Amino acid sequence: MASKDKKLEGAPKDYNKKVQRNSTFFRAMKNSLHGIWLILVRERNMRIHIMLGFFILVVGLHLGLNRADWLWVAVAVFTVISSEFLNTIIEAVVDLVVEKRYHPLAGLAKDVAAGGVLVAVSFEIILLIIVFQPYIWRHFGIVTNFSEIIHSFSK
Ligand SMILES: Nc1ncnc2c1ncn2[C@@H]1O[C@H](COP(=O)(O)OP(=O)(O)OP(=O)(O)O)[C@@H](O)[C@H]1O
Repeated sequence: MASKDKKLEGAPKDYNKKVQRNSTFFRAMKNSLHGIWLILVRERNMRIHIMLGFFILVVGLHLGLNRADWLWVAVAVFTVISSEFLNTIIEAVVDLVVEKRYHPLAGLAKDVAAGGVLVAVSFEIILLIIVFQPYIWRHFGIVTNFSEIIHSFSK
C-alpha cells in the first residue's frame, strides 16, 4: 500500500494537529463510515470482493437458496471482507512504523496478512462450492448422489 496517496503520508504541518476523540456516537459512526469509504476507494481487491458478493447474492436469489445456505454464504463473504480490512490495517501500520525503509519484519507482516486473505478466499471458495453445487446441478436437471446428500443436510 506504500505511497498510493500523498494525503495519507502525513505532511510536516500535520504534526501540529491535535487528535480529536470521538465525542459523540454520531461522530464515531461518521469516522467508521469514512474508514469503509477509504478502503473502497484505495483497495482494488476490496472492490473485487464486494462485487463478487453482489454477484453471489444475485445468483443465490436466482437459484432460491434456503436459509441455512444463506447463512454459510454470509459467513464466507464476510470472512473475506473482514480479512481484507485486517490486511489493509496491517499494511497501513507497517508503512507508518517503517516509513519507507526496508525491514524483513515489515515484509513478514505484510506477507502474512496477505496470506490470511488468501486462506479466507480459499475458505470462501470451498463453502460456495459446497453450498451452490446441488442447486446448480438441479438447475440443469442433473441429480447426483453428492447433491442429494448435501441437500438432505440442508433440509
Ligand atoms: N518496508 C518493507 N520492508 C520489506 N519488505 C516490504 C516492505 N514493504 C513491502 N514489502 C514487501 O513488498 C510486498 C509489496 O508491498 P506493498 O506495500 O507494495 O504491497 P501491498 O500493499 O501488500 O499490496 P496491495 O496494496 O496490492 O495489497 C509486500 O508483500 C512485502 O513482501
